Amino acid sequence: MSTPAESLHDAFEDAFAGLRQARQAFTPTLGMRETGVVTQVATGIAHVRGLPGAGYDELLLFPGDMFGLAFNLDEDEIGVVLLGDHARLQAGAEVRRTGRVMDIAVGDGLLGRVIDPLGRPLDGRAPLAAGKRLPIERPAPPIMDRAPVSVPLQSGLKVVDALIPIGRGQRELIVGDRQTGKTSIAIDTILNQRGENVLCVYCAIGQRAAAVARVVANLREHGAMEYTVVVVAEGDDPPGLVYIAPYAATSIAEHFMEAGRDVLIVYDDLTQHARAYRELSLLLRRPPGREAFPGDIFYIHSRLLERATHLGAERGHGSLTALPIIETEAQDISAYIPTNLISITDGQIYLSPSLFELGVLPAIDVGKSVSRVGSEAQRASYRAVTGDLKLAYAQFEELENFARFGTRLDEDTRRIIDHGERIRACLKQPELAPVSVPAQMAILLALSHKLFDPVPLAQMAQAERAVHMAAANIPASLCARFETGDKLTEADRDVIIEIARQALASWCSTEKTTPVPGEAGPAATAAGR
Ligand SMILES: Nc1ncnc2c1ncn2[C@@H]1O[C@H](COP(=O)(O)OP(=O)(O)OP(=O)(O)O)[C@@H](O)[C@H]1O
Repeated sequence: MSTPAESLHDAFEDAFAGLRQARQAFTPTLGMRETGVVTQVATGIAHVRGLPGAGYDELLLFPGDMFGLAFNLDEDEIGVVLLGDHARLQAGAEVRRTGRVMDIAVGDGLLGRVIDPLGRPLDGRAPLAAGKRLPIERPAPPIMDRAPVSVPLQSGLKVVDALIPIGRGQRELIVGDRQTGKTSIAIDTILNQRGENVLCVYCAIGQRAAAVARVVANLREHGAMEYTVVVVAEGDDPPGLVYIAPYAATSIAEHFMEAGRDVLIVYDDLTQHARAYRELSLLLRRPPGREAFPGDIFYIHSRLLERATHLGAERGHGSLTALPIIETEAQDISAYIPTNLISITDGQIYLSPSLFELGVLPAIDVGKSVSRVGSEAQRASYRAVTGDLKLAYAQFEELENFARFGTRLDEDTRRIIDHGERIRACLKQPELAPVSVPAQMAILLALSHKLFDPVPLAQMAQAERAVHMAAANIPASLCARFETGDKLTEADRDVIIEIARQALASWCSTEKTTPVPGEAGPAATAAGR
């Protein structure tokens, strides 16, 4: 039995052994922590002194886990864009360098989620699991890694797919005054990607919370959230968050593209983005240029949209199609931001307020819209039909104005106008109701064969509906050929035209025929005009 003195000695020995071990294992590492101090705070920005080593775009950490981006690197001061509420910050607060740039979580876990540009959930669900992260600012893929745009991206909108087709990897601008249906076109395109193996990212930039909630509800209701990520920076968020939102959303989309997937991204809208950047630049005392925008406003949008592309086979064949939205004022597409964006993108879909007022929805002005690369990717079956249609519609638009003055028109002109009016009526489409390729083909072929011409204008909606429904009778083998992009043979066209002819039988024959069951036939209404 040991004495108390011996027990004490043993206890000391044990304790010292532990200490000795810890001392041997200890390898001191010196970490540098550069700290500075906030000298001034304003809406969305702060000025910081004492961080001479900070780099451009470096993430700085403020008290309360608020981050900021080093933006203006002056000799003795840094202008910082705050990514949180400036009201929580005061002059004198400590700022730390992080040595890293802003990044965002990416991956399949984001599908179905609504997040802010910092990756924080806004849908009340669990925080995102830790995983792969990508910087929000990344260089665009080099030219040699890119492949031509060759695969169509169906929007489900007849007027777009037929006359302004979009290809996977294209950047197509949606431009128009406020409340002309810009968002609806983008949302319809997302809804149409269901079952098409295209993932979608919807980036709401500076929108009202109610508008974003409506979009998310529509996506959810139509089962589109399962393949969509929604990134939101609302109008009352700090301008810094609004500014980084499209870059963060693009990194999320790029991750999918680099994994070989086809991705569609919608920026709704870049006018708000430009305004947020102008606000930050003016507060940071950067020299203002045209319309008070800073000199690099073109660059901030071009470096964003250059990231959309179709990657070549060595890079996995993924694609990123961008639909940026721009709001114009009083239809002025020659304003600074719209012209910039028009020159950066590969075409534009122009929405006309006058068509919207006339109830021609979607209110797309075909004459002012163009798709510079998408027509290369358009399916052969469409191409065979839409050439005539474009021409007929352009002739109609030209002659329409004469007809308005009540000019007496010769028979040929009257026929062109009548046909054009029916094309316009057929291209109308309610929102949230994308039309499948076979139904589009049936309607377009019926149009180009002038099967709708005997239909009174007032009954065009029913007639179009009848052909739409009848498209279900197109044989499956023929529908499969639409997908493969094969050219339609004469026999194929005859099959479809016959189906459309039967659907329109009650209108195509004389006034005496019976109407389509459940619908007002020609006998019910006299001349539609
Ligand atoms: N094809 C359509 N059929 C019927 N209604 C439509 C159609 N397209 C848009 N609308 C309606 O027009 C209104 C404006 O649409 P939307 O919000 O898409 O326009 P916007 O130009 O994006 O508006 P904002 O300028 O507010 O962003 C909405 O009430 C929408 O329901």
